[in-house]
Amino acid sequence: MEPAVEIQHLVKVFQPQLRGRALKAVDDVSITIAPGEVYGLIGPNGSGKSTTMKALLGLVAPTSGTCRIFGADSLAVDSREQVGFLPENPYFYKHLTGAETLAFYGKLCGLRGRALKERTDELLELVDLTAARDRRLGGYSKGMLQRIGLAQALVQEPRLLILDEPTAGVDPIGSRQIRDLILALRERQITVFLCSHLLEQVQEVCDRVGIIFRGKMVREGRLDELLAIEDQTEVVLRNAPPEMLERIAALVGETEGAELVRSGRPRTTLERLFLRETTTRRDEP
Ligand SMILES: Nc1ncnc2c1ncn2[C@@H]1O[C@H](COP(=O)(O)OP(=O)(O)OP(=O)(O)O)[C@@H](O)[C@H]1O
Repeated sequence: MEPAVEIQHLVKVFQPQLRGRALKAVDDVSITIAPGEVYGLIGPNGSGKSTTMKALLGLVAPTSGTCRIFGADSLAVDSREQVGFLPENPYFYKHLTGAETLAFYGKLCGLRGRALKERTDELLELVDLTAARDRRLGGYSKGMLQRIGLAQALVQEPRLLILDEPTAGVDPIGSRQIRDLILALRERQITVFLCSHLLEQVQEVCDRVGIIFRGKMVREGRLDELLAIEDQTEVVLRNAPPEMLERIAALVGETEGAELVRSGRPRTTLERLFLRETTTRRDEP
């Protein structure tokens, strides 16, 4: 099967303006994403994530290497026909309403009449903005703007969605809505290539991740494999009396080479705790 994304040995050097040194923003990065996969590119600020995505979109010309989308070279205009893109800082016309914004982008993609109306309604529903469809974007929150941005990226029913920091500046509840949306897109077999430095979110939606640092890919693989600690085994018990824990500790002590690394109550992440506390409070009268 043809990969959805195939980046091979991508190098991007930005030449200095006036004086200064050339900057190698991307240094020999290769990424292959299968159709239907959700791939996350993570890395600190300035590590080359956006530049990699822009090269894939044909918005930045590679210094060397190639980028392909469903087999078509990214520098060819038709490679973008099947791609939706949410940039890091999307710009919208603040005086348009949510519905008008989607209708505007739908028209740019050639939709008209009933098809345009149906697509607009469907997307507003998908991103949970039907109730806010007639409000101007100037009054939307950051989370709502990101969701309308996602809807915009989906207007032409792309097979590949590229999301540059989809939850930047969005609170945990808004982030969860975006995360759920990405999971819904995965159900529909849409390939998603996203970049972020919010590791929790990447962990929850991605099948595979790449870690990029100073322009180089330093680790890549399936999330479950990357996160597994090879020489450790986790056992989670419910209602274990203290004597049982003592017996387990004694058994471990009798086994040569084995070591009890930690026991105690498992911890939730701060993000999960925040969501649990705030969502239950929200439902309260
Ligand atoms: N058009 C450009 N001209 C010159 N340098 C650039 C240009 N675009 C990006 N850079 C530089 O390339 C490096 C990588 O930038 P890039 O935006 O790809 O990183 P990033 O990982 O997406 O960062 P962030 O998480 O902050 O968005 C940075 O040092 C940046 O300053």
